[in-house]
Order: sequence, then structure tokens, then C-alpha cells
Amino acid sequence: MSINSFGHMLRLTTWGESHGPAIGCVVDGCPPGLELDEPWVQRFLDARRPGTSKNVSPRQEPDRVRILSGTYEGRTTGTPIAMMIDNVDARSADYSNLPPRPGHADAAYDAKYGFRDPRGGGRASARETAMRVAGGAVARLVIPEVNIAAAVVEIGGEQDESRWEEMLDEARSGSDSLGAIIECVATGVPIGWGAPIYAKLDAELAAACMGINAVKGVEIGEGFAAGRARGSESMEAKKASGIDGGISTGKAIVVRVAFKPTSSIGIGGRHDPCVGIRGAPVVEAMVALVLADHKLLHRGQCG
Ligand SMILES: Cc1cc2nc3c(=O)[nH]c(=O)nc-3n(C[C@H](O)[C@H](O)[C@H](O)COP(=O)(O)O)c2cc1C
Ligand SMILES: C=C(O[C@@H]1CC(C(=O)O)=C[C@@H](OP(=O)(O)O)[C@H]1O)C(=O)O
Repeated sequence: MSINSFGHMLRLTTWGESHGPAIGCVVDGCPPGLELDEPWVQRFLDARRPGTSKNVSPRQEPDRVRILSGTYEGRTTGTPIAMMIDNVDARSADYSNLPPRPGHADAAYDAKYGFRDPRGGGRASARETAMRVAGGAVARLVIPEVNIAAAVVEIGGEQDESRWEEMLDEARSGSDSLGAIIECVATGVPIGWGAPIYAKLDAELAAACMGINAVKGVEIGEGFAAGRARGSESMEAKKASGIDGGISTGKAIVVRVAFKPTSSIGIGGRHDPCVGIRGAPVVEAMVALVLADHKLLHRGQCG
């Protein structure tokens, strides 16, 4: 792991800023011969992009992906896969007089680096997550035996979906924002991916999801409920969960991810009223990247 990349065997490096000309990524370590084309990646990008409803950022980014390297005649060649997306609707002038936003990276970034890109969140904008989703689309090709599906299960502390629209309308009109919880389930993961220490599968999933912008909590399996349970009642103490001792058991792996409410409220620029609404494709991508990485690690170690 380095500052701008992720993974051991299947490595994702992303580049670009939210208000620069483009964003991109390089996926390194992908095996050759896998069917990969732009429509496959686009499908996942379309699920994440802004500008699609009143409940997400109004920034109009079509997020059209181009695959620049690493494929020939629709198949991966085993060489680095470079992908990029042009930024077409940044409107940086809207950000020229914004004060540092509490809860965003503005002040912390400035304090660390001594300067920053003041156009939007720069490198810290979740625009970067588009390239995680592109990388995740490649990772899925490495693990065709696995199904990964994430969905919003809670908005603003409310599990009843029928109330969400009204709550979001109220938050938006009051210049407020809402937190959300995403649940991601991975099925079909065979027994044996992960390691008993350090590269524990649950630890790596948690780190990958915690690294998504605005994520403030990650639970795997029973999560915090395990810390409140007795051994006689804990489901994971009674029977194997999706991950035991850092290694997959063959059962479903359940990851829950808490997104904080958007910090940019009542100021200029274009923002998501509830960032978690666009979080599901990003969580799926990070889970796919970790699982694909661990499949390759397992193959390297155990054949
Ligand atoms: C899909 C997605 C969209 C986001 N949109 C916004 C936004 O419009 N405005 C904002 O202030 N933060 C937004 N965020 C959150 C910020 O990127 C995040 O709070 C910031 O990078 C600071 O990092 P931290 O919250 O992880 O500490 C978004 C996050 C995600 C995952
Ligand atoms: C552009 C996207 O979302 C952005 C995420 C984001 C943030 O602060 O995270 C802030 C807003 O944009 P900007 O960087 O212009 O301030 C969102 O529109 C995207 O997801 O593609």
C-alpha cells in the first residue's frame, strides 16, 4: 500500500483532482485473458455518477470511461490497465470564495501540505471514487464465482424506506444533510481467502471501506453487536461466520458501512444531500478489489 494505491497482487492506483481536466486509474496485476470492455466498466460507473436525481449532487458528469491500455481485442493482456474519465462540469469559479469547510479535508490538507488545490475538494473530493468503481469493475472479472451486492439500509437513522424521500426533501430545503448506512453482502467466496494475522480478510475489508470518503464506521458480520453479546447467544460464537480467524469460511460475508452526513451544507458549490446514497457502488468496488486481491494472494500461496 502506498499513498495513492491499494492492494497487494491486484493494485489500484488512482490520479486526478475533482476540478482538474480528468481523473484516472491504473490497475496492475490483473491476469490476462479476461473479457473487459468499456460498456462493462460503464455499467458500474453509471450507478455512482452524480447528476442523476434531486437526491444527489447536481454536478453533470457523464463519467464516460476510456480504456487506454492493458486490453487487446476485448481481453486483458496481463499488462497495466489504464482508464480515464474527463471532468466536464466542474465550474470551479463557484468555489472561489468558500471558507475551509469543517468536516471536509480543506483545513487538514492545508495544514499538512502547506497549500492545496482550492477547486472543490481537490484530491479529497469523492469524485476520486469513480476510479475505485472502475477498478472494482476489473476486480469483479477476477472473481466471477463471487456475487457482491450493496444497498442503502438506513438514512438519517430511519430503516423505513417509505420515509426517506420526505426526510431527504426536508434536509435539502433546510440546507441540511443526512447520514446513511450501506449493507454489502458477498456470496460465493470460497473457503480459504485471507490470512490468520496481518492480511486478515476482515481487517483488509474494513480498511478498504474505511478509506472511502465520509465513512466513519465499518462492521463485519456481527460487528459491534458482538461486543455486547454473551458467548451463549452470539451467532458467531455458535457457528462459523463469513470470516473466521481472518480466513473466509465459504459463508456469506456481510459488511455494514456508516457514511456521515455531507459536511458542505449551506455553502456554494454542488453537493450531495446524503453522500451514502451514492455509496453502494463504491462499497461494492472496494469489497471486489479486496476479494480479487485475496484470491490472487491465495493462489500464489496455496495454488
Ligand atoms: C459518493 C460520495 C459523494 C460525496 N459528496 C460530497 C459532497 O457533495 N460534498 C461534501 O462536502 N462531501 C461529499 N462527500 C464526502 C467528502 O468527500 C468527505 O467528507 C471528505 O473527503 C472528507 O473526508 P472524511 O469525511 O472521510 O473525513 C462525498 C462522499 C462520497 C463517498
Ligand atoms: C463530482 C462528484 O461528487 C462530488 C463529491 C464532492 C466531495 O466533496 O466529495 C463534492 C462535489 O463536487 P466538487 O468536487 O465539485 O465539490 C460532488 O459533486 C462525483 O462523485 O463525481
